[in-house]
Amino acid sequence: MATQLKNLSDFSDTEVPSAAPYRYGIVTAEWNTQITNALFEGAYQSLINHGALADNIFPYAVPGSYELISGADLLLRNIVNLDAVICLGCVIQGETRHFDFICNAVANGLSNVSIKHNKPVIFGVLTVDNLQQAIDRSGGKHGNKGDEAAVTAIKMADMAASFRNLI
Ligand SMILES: Nc1c(NC[C@H](O)[C@H](O)[C@H](O)CO)[nH]c(=O)[nH]c1=O
Ligand SMILES: CC(=O)[C@@H](O)COP(=O)(O)O
Repeated sequence: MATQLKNLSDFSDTEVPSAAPYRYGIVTAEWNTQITNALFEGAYQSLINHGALADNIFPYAVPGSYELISGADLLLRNIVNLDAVICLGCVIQGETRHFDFICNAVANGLSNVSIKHNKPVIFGVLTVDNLQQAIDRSGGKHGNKGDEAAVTAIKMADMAASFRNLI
């Protein structure tokens, strides 16, 4: 469903588990910091609102969205017992094909990190044509993708825990 047809911060049609039992990394890119700060605030507050403990949230910043890949890997290698890593960025189309290479690399790279560590790595990266589209999706008329990323992290952490409880 296209974002234009849904609100990224509306979870009234789904049940969100408690965030309290889990530990979360948040990696935020510093490119387009006006946008990524809003994404971070949305993600952080959404975790807290769903019961996460502040001491269980580990935020880090990286230079750009491409560095989200190594940033997520560093967190999973160095912070014990993380249940999910939320990766936040904003890639805006410029004059060249650099946008395509960054977006594809980040999407593929983060999925590889998730598989490598067997942990949920959440793709909270805006890939937009212009600044207005980014504003609309970081607390504007289409909600906040940071909220969506946080809820996704909670759900995936809870799903992983349900399988651990089967053992
Ligand atoms: N143009 C954008 C970038 N570019 C920078 C890259 O992410 C990376 O930091 C650089 O290529 C060095 O490795 N990053 C964004 O997050 N958003 C952009 O719009
Ligand atoms: C996604 C980018 O790296 C892009 O914003 C850089 O802009 P340009 O393609 O004009 O160099």
